[in-house]
Amino acid sequence: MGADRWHAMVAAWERFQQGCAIIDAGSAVTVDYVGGDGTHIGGFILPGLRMMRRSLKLDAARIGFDFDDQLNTRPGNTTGECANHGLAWLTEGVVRQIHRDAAAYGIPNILVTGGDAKRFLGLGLKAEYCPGLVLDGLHHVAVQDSQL
Ligand SMILES: Nc1ncnc2c1ncn2[C@@H]1O[C@H](COP(=O)(O)OP(=O)(O)O)[C@@H](O)[C@H]1O
Ligand SMILES: CC(C)(COP(=O)(O)O)[C@@H](O)C(=O)NCCC(=O)O
Repeated sequence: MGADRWHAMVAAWERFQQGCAIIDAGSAVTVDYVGGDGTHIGGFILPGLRMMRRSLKLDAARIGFDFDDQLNTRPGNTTGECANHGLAWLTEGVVRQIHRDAAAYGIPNILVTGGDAKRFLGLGLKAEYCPGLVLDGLHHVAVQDSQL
């Protein structure tokens, strides 16, 4: 597991000592669930927004569009709208899945970090914005180690 995911979970657990969902919306998007007993339930790794946008532009034939960082999830009527709204629509779907899982696993706290955190919040994620979550976890582990 990536050290960023681990440190973010450490920080979340230190803060709440309760079940947590941690979303790191960075170059890749990671979603991790920690149960009420502090164990890692599991998680997901997804392509990040920039990655998906680049892939649509470079890997799909004849898709030319300028990225528009909007949160519109209505069906589009031009290539640009379809691609831009599609990326927002996909993210909104991920947000719904996270809320569904949090309810199913009895997770009361959702935290979000990373460069696209505000985009997830704008698309309905009910989470606490924690920009320094990975570094907070790293700091906690370093302090613990120094006390050994
Ligand atoms: N000014 C910016 N430069 C690069 N990425 C940005 C910027 N603003 C927002 N982003 C978004 O942030 C994401 C990268 O997040 P970040 O947390 O910095 O990545 P990493 O996980 O690699 O540390 C990109 O996918 C992109 O969509
Ligand atoms: C999945 C990641 C690339 C996400 O990193 P990021 O895009 O946030 O920089 C990183 O957590 C990583 O390298 N993980 C290793 C594989 C794993 O976590 O299972």
